Amino acid sequence: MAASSFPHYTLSFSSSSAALSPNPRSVPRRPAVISCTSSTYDPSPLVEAPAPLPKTIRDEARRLRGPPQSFSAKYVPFGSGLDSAESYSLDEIVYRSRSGGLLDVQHDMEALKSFPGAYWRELFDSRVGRTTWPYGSGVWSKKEWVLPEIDSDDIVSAFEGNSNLFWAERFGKQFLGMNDLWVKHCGISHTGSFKDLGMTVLVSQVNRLRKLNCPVVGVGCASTGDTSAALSAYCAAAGIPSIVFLPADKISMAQLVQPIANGAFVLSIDTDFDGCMKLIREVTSELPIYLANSLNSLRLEGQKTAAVEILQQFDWEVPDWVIVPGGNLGNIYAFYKGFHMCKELGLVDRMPRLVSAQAANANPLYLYYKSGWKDFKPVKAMTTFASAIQIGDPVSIDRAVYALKNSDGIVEEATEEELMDAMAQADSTGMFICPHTGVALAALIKLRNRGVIRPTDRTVVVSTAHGLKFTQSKIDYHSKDIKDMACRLANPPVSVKADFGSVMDVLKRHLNSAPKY
Ligand SMILES: Cc1ncc(COP(=O)(O)O)c(C=O)c1O
Ligand SMILES: N[C@@H](CCOP(=O)(O)O)C(=O)O
Repeated sequence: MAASSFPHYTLSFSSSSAALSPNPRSVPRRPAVISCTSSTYDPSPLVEAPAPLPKTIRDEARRLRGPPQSFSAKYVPFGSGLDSAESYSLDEIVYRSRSGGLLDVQHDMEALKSFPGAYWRELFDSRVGRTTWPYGSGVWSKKEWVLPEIDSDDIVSAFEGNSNLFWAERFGKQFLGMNDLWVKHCGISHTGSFKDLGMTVLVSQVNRLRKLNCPVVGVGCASTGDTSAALSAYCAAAGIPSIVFLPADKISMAQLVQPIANGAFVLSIDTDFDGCMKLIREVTSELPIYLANSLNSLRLEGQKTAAVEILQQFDWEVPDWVIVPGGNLGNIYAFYKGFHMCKELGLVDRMPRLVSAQAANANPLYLYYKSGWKDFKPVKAMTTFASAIQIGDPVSIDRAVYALKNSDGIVEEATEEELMDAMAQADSTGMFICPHTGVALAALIKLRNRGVIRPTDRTVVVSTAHGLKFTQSKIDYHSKDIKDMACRLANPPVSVKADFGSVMDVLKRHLNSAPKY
C-alpha cells in the first residue's frame, strides 16, 4: 500500500522471550479426543467468596434456576444425518471426526419440536432488552438452541448480539434503486466484530471444562485480527489464558492492540493466515490448548443466532437475500444453520437465499463455484484491503458449499477497487463500514446490475466488523494514495490558512460546486 499523506502512527512491540513450553515435543501426544465428562460436576464456583458480597445478576439467575430441561446437543461428523453412529459429548475435546472431516453440533430436534414455533418466537422476543442473566445477550437469549446443557453460572458473556439492523435507506435508493435494503451491523459489538457471538459460547464451554478439571491450560487461535480480539477479551473476562497466532504485518493496528491490551500471549509470525492456521492446529494437537477457530463447531452455534436475530427484527418475516463476506467460511454456514433451524422448528416457513462474497484477491470459494463445484483448489491469498478475509485455504469449505447448495445460494467476488468504492459509497450515506462489508456491498451492486436481485427484494448485507478497526484503509482511499486506484469518492480534508477571508473563499467555492440535496 502506498504511504498516506495522513499521519501514520507506528507502534513497535519487542518480541517476548516467554515460551509456551521449553520443548513442545517433550509433551506427550494427546489422543484426538479428551473426555472430561464428570457425573459429580458441581456448577458452583471452585473458590468460595471469602465474605458475602451484594447480590449480582448471577446470584439472581441461580435463585431462579428451574428444573433441568430436556434439551441436549452433541458433536456428530458434519453431514452425517440424524442416525450417526459416531458422536461425542460437548464435554469432550474433539475438533475432527474419526475420518478427519469436520464436526457439527447436532441438537435434539425432537425435544425442541415438542414446543411449537410460536412458543419459541414468544420466548426469544420476551428476552430482548432484559438484563436477566444470561438472556440479555442476543446469543444466550437463544440458550436452548445454543448450549442447552451449560449451567448459566458458567457462561462468560458481554451481552453480545442484539446488534442494529440498519435500514440503508439512502444507500439503497441512491446507488441501487432499492427500497428494502438492510445492513446487519454485527461489528457493533463488544470487540467490534461478529466473532463475539461465537466466542462467548466457546469460552463459556472452556470455563465449564476447566471446572470439570479438564486439562485446558489456555485457549488459542490463528487470526486475521478479529477472532484473536474476541478470544482474548472473553478469556480475560473469565481469567483464562489466551494465546494468539497472528500473521506479521497483515492485520490492522487497532486489531493488533486488542489482544495485547487484554493480556493474551501474542505471537506475530512471519507467514500468512493459512500458515498460522496450520501451526495452531499442530500446536493444539500437542499441547492442552483449546482451539478457538471456527474449525471448532461450537463457535458456529453462537454465530448462527445472528440469523435468528434478523428474523426476529423483521417480526419473523423472511428476507429474500442475505449477503455474507466469506473468508474461513464458518459464518456462511452459521447463517444457514440459524435460518434452517427457524424453518425446521416452525418459526418461519422458508429460507432466504444466501450469497457469499469474497475478495477477488482471496477467492477460492468463488473459483470453486465458478467451476460448477467441480474443482476445489486452495489459493495463495494475495494482499487485500479486506485483510480479515485474506484466506486461501478455508477450513469450512465443506460447510460453505453445503449452505450455498441448500439455500439456492450464489458466490460473488469484488476487486480491490470495487470493494473500496462500495465502502466509500456506504460511508457517504452515513455508515462507517469495514472493507469486508465493502466486499458484500460490491457483490450486491453486481447482483443488482445483473438483475439477479430485484429493486424490491428485501436484502440484508451482513456487516462483520466495525469500520473503526480499519481506518488506515479509509485514510489511504481518501488520500488518493492507492496505486492503480482512482479513489473516485475520495474526500480529503482541505488545508486552509487561519484567516476569515481564506476560510470564506474556500467555503464559497465548495458551496458552489457541491451537489444540492
Ligand atoms: C471482519 C470479518 N469479516 C468476514 C470474515 C469472514 O468470516 P468467515 O471466516 O466465517 O467466512 C472474517 C473472518 O474470517 C472477518 O474477520
Ligand atoms: N477473520 C478471522 C479468520 C479466522 O476465522 P475463524 O472464524 O476460523 O476464527 C479472524 O479474525 O481471525
